[in-house]
Amino acid sequence: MRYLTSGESHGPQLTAIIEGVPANVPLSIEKINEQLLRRMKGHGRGRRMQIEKDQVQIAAGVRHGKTTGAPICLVVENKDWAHWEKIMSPSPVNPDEYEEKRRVARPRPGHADLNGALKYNQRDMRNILERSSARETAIRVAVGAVARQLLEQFDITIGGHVLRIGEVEAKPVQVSMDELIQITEESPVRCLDAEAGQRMMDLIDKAKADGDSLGGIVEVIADGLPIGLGSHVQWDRKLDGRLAQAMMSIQAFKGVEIGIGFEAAARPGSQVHDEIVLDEQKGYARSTNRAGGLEGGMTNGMPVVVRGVMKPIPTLYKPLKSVDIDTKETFEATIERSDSCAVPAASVVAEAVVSFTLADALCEKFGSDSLEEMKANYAAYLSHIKEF
Ligand SMILES: Cc1cc2nc3c(=O)[nH]c(=O)nc-3n(C[C@H](O)[C@H](O)[C@H](O)COP(=O)(O)O)c2cc1C
Ligand SMILES: C=C(O[C@@H]1CC(C(=O)O)=C[C@@H](OP(=O)(O)O)[C@H]1O)C(=O)O
Repeated sequence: MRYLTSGESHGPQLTAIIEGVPANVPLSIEKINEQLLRRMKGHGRGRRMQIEKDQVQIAAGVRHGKTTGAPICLVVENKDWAHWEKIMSPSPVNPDEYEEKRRVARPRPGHADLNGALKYNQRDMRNILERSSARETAIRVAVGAVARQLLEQFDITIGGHVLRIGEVEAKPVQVSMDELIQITEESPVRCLDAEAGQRMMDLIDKAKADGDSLGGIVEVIADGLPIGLGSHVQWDRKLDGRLAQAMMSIQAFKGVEIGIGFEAAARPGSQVHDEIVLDEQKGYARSTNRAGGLEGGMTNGMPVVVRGVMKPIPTLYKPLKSVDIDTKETFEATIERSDSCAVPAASVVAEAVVSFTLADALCEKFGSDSLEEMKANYAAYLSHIKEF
């Protein structure tokens, strides 16, 4: 499977085309919209989230509630477009009315503004920020929701939660996948530890009052995966690498860990590797899951556990120094609106990109022309593993 997205933050819409989704997968628009709604929630978001009401339209590839095997086209409209029609118009505008007044000439430290302006030769940095904006994650969550519905057919579930915001870290909590999903839905910061969750909210409020922003750490867990998705044989087929790339492609994500991740550097091998056991029900299994479900670039049948680090939001009310590209003078940035912390929303985006990457690996392994073909291949593979 592959997908592309297009669309600007304040343009009319975001669009995605997904290719390679098997035919005959039941696809519910409501389930896609549920995921879109999850992404819009979360303590710390700015005023834009009160304007948007993300809902998907399916423009191709689905008929009577099922995929046809054709490319799927998804659309999410930007409600804010109504306020930006002139500024974002694809047709030429009168330079006296627009150019000097509305040009963005002041790059924000931490955003794509300056690098993109230089690279694409754009003296109006709006042409960069519109596309670098994480508004694009709305359509990626829609794409992930399609992938998730394919994974559901194989009883694979995905959940995510927030482990850290700024200096506040959640205590480790042992819960089932169902509990994880339920508890995180009820928490405004998608945190399993209620006490830490409250402190996270207080910290976000303080950062907002100070004109500052916060980052954090999110964790995504995928349960129910068979052994052998991905491959050890070529660098670009290793599933751990593909998951890391997917996570790092989320705006503001700066690091990824799988399983115990960086902690592995501090431990001896005997406290890192997961012993192999033969379970009557499950077959080959592991007594621990420090590898986070991946060895040799392949799933090992244990839950896949991926964490990502999000840096604090770059657009700050508390100004950082930058240089005006017209006057060449130093200025301190002032802004109109921004999120103070988007880590809870980003955990939903992380679930989406992990869902897509895993669904892609599932299609590769089991053939992806139709769901029936995939299911037959999957069942045959499970018997092979049982007998092995
Ligand atoms: C869900 C989400 C919401 C975001 N909201 C904002 C925001 O309101 N203001 C902002 O400056 N950056 C925001 N960002 C981060 C920027 O989009 C990101 O830092 C920027 O595109 C530069 O890319 P980089 O941080 O990956 O280098 C958000 C990121 C995510 C994932
Ligand atoms: C619109 C979304 O996030 C936006 C991501 C973003 C950025 O710079 O990444 C900047 C803000 O946009 P605006 O300047 O219009 O308020 C966020 O609101 C969204 O998540 O749907």
